[in-house]
Amino acid sequence: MVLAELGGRISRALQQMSNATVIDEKVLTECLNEISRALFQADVQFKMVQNMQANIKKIVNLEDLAAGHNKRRIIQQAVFNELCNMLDPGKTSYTPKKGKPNIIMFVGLQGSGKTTTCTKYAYHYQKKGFKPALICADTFRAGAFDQLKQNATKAKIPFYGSYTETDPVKIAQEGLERFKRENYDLIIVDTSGRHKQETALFEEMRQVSVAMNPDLVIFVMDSSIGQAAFDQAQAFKQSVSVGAVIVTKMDGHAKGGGALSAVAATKSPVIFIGTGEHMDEFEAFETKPFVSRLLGMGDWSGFMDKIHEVVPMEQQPELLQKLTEGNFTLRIMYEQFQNILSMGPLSQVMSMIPGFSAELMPKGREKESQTKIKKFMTMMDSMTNDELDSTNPKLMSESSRVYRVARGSGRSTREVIEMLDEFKRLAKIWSKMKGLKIPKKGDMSSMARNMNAQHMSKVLPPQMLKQIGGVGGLQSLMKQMGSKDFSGMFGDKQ
Ligand SMILES: Nc1nc2c(ncn2[C@@H]2O[C@H](COP(=O)(O)OP(=O)(O)OP(=O)(O)O)[C@@H](O)[C@H]2O)c(=O)[nH]1
Repeated sequence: MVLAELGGRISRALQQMSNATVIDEKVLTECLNEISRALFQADVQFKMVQNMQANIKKIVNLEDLAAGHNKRRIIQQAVFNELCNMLDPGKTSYTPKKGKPNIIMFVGLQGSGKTTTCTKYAYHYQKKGFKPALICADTFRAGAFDQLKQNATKAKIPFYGSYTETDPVKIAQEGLERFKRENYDLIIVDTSGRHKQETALFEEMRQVSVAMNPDLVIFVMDSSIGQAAFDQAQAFKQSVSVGAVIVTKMDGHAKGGGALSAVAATKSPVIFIGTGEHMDEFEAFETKPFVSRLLGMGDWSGFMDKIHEVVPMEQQPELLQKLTEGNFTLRIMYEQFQNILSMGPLSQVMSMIPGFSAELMPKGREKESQTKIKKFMTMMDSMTNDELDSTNPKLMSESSRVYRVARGSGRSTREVIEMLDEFKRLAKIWSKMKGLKIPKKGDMSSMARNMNAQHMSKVLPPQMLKQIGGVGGLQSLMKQMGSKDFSGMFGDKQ
């Protein structure tokens, strides 16, 4: 089961519970059983699921809840918190610091995506101003050095390795000395991938670790390994001191529950997830936004970050100004489509918008969605400036205009109407953002912080709002989550 399906099943179970007239023990048990089944099928370890169920039951003591309490909200919050707890080992990972050589060692099973991830990690920090360098200490797999070399060259990152030397410890030491001498501040060592049973290779990994004395050992895990995740992660943890986990191939048909098990086995946080083969298909992992997205609740701060990442700096204030004035025009939609196309994986972006779970835009259908967006843009290319900039929703309902745009773009009038319907739908969503304070540059999550319960209640899908207990429920949910606003719920990056 892919993660989006897991999220969808949990949300549906909560929804079903919300539809019941009275929430009694039986309704709660049914809801929790369905959530547990979904987690099992997503390969979360049996014991963890059991613990989660017991914890929720402990928190949600129906008898103790007086009639006035909003049980739905309390249960939903308990599920949200428990999912976060499963992913949160209670400690943070080492993060590279400027002004000193940071030594990072990657370990993981063969084929887990370790070599690819080393480069992604280096590339990520290179964009943040670090000077990364890669060492290939994988002397086990023929071709490993070539692969690293190829990836590193593409990302313009220096590398070190050998075709002839067979001792990985020696290579690691030589590479380390050289890159320290040359003042690189992020030195990353890729080790051989291994099978779980190979004690000799585990010993080799331990020796590399002793020689390198890394600041951080990252365990790389393929998200599709399922129930085996816990044991595998533990085997690595026993040989070297794993301090963080990166879960790869989250884009495939992964039973992402393995990630939860790996956190439990290594007692280390997931720091990034790999979402594709390309260099930039790599996301920093944060628990609360992840769980929010999993449950189709969106991740506003992540979405705003994405906007800041892809919308040209000079256009940002203008775009946000227009949006917060509630003046959504076809030109803004056109520009947004342009931005979305350059944002990278659509499903990733869409899942950050409240109400659009990743389920709505499955990975396999991205091409289709992109084609549609491009088709819409071609139609808009046949519009006049007046039409694009109009804030009068009635203007484009004139049939002569629809006909002209259809003829100009070589599309049918039905398709033009479909595009205009999409515009109306988006205009309606964005009109609800009217009056929001605009974030300053560098204060990415302030937009989310400025969202009060009133704003959010307009943006959330009605059934979810009902589930939470209306605006009042939303307000107290925010308060209970230790935040005066919504950003606490969706993860505050500051
Ligand atoms: N779809 C997808 N593929 C990935 C991702 N990360 C890695 N891969 C692919 O997974 C395959 C294995 O990746 P490698 O980086 O060679 O794996 P490795 O763990 O270094 O392998 P060994 O050197 O044998 O230990 C390659 O084809 C990668 O392109 C990801 O996040 N998503």
